[in-house]
Amino acid sequence: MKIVNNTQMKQLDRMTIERYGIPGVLLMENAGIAVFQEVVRHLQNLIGKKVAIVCGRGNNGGDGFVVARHLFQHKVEVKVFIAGNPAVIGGDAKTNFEILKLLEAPIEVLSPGEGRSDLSNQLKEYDLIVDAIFGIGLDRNIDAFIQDVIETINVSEKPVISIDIPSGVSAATGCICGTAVRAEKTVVFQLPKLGNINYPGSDYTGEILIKNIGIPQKVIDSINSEIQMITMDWVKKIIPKRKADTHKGDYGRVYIVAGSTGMTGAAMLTCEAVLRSGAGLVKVAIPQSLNNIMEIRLTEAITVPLPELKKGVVGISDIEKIMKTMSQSDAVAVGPGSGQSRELEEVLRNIFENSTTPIVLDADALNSLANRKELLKLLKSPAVLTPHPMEMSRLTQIAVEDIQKNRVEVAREFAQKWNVIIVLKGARTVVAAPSGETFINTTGNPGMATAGSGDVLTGIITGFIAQGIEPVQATAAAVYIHGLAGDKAAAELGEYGMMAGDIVTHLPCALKEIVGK
Ligand SMILES: NC(=O)C1=CN([C@@H]2O[C@H](COP(=O)(O)OP(=O)(O)OC[C@H]3O[C@@H](n4cnc5c(N)ncnc54)[C@H](O)[C@@H]3O)[C@@H](O)[C@H]2O)[C@H](O)CC1
Ligand SMILES: [K+]
Repeated sequence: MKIVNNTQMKQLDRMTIERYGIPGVLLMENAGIAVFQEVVRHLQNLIGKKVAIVCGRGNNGGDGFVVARHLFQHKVEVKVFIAGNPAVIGGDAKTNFEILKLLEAPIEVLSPGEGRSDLSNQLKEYDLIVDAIFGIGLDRNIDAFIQDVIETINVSEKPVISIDIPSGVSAATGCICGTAVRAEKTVVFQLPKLGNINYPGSDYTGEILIKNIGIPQKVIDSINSEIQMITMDWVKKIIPKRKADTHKGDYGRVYIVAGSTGMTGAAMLTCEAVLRSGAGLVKVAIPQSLNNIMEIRLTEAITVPLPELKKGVVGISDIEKIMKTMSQSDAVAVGPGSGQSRELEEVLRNIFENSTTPIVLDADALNSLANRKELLKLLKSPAVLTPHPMEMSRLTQIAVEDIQKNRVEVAREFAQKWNVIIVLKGARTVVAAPSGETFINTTGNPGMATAGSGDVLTGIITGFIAQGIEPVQATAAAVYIHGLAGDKAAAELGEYGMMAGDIVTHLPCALKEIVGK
């Protein structure tokens, strides 16, 4: 599903109205009804319930007026609070404002100087607040008065449904313009905005409910947006169906160079995730002194003990053996728990120069590349790099906080410059391809910020590529399913108690939900 910015959304709006003759007031009606239906679903029943609708001066406020009218018609106790001067309300919003006044619906104008105590006292009586102050038209920092109104909404601790985007979040970037409403749910019209998805705006958005408001598909198809939100429907199309007459070789052979003294767990998690993702076979190159440990810990994986540079670290001395096994594999992963060393850099150089097998680089492989990015230019195969923000900072020399403010652009720029697939992990993981194609993930939860979670993701990506899925699509699908498995683990165990191994154990049911068996 395409992700758009506010300019593209306004372009969609304009094209719909001007080229297809669908009046804006009808789009507003559809938008308001979509929110009304979500309010009803949230309240479960309307009898005796009270809803406050805080409206701004633009069309977002206009949507709020439509919601108020439908609630009013359904005999719900509703009150519209207008945050600003009603005299400047115009267009479709004014049309709906006039109707509300004719219906004599309760309306109160909030003006500067209005003590917080009054609005906050009133909000105590309500069951739900609808946030219709700003939508995609927010284009500057919010003034103190409206900031005060928003803070009053937030401290009321009442559930909030935001219209299109939480007021205060920039639709174009996800940055906060002074302050922002913390929504439980956001009813997003037609397509997700970057501000709904990007950090920190995504922290304010709550559950994203995307509703069709009647913009023709031809109009949506005409928007040139390289950025898309990964959806379950999209992933369902990516995961290959299994045929009856097959054997494990048909589902891909994976080779992993991973593990070192004290970090055999990373190698184990990656191996298990490879197999749980449906791949047929996995071999793990492990320093020979650790081989017995891995043999005990892993049942289904084959271990390949390698001579070691020093105790517990894979050495370059057996690069031929590594390369030979690599050439017989459908996908390889290097880095989980490998430990950083010059030897690893040389292993990577050999692989990049000679291997055409798609490769996933994680953790210490990334750290080894941090000061030798030029090695990436030697690559002869598709490569997926899976940095978290700190690893991305080492790779780009950009400060973490600057990366976090501009996650999508930082990932896109690196992917295109170095011709690799980048997975920038974090609150909304971004997948950027060398082609410019970019995906943003909306599954996952803070419980996944636990040791080994990245090793599991590396295993899923490698496992999907080994099964013949195109590397960019395999990566985006893996990120989605990794988050879905994490959500299932959190649902069962809670975000505090879950560990990376629980993501692996919940992978099968996540996959089953996608492929149906
Ligand atoms: N196709 C669609 O997406 C539809 C969207 N609808 C709704 O319309 C809003 C966008 O409405 P718009 O009038 O462009 O702006 P907003 O209501 O978001 O903002 C109000 C108004 O406020 C001014 N403004 C901007 N920043 C500030 C600020 N910091 N302080 C004060 N005032 C500010 C600016 O001039 C805006 O005009 C969209 O989100 C949907 O909710 C349609 O209803 C249906 C079709
Ligand atoms: K809003």
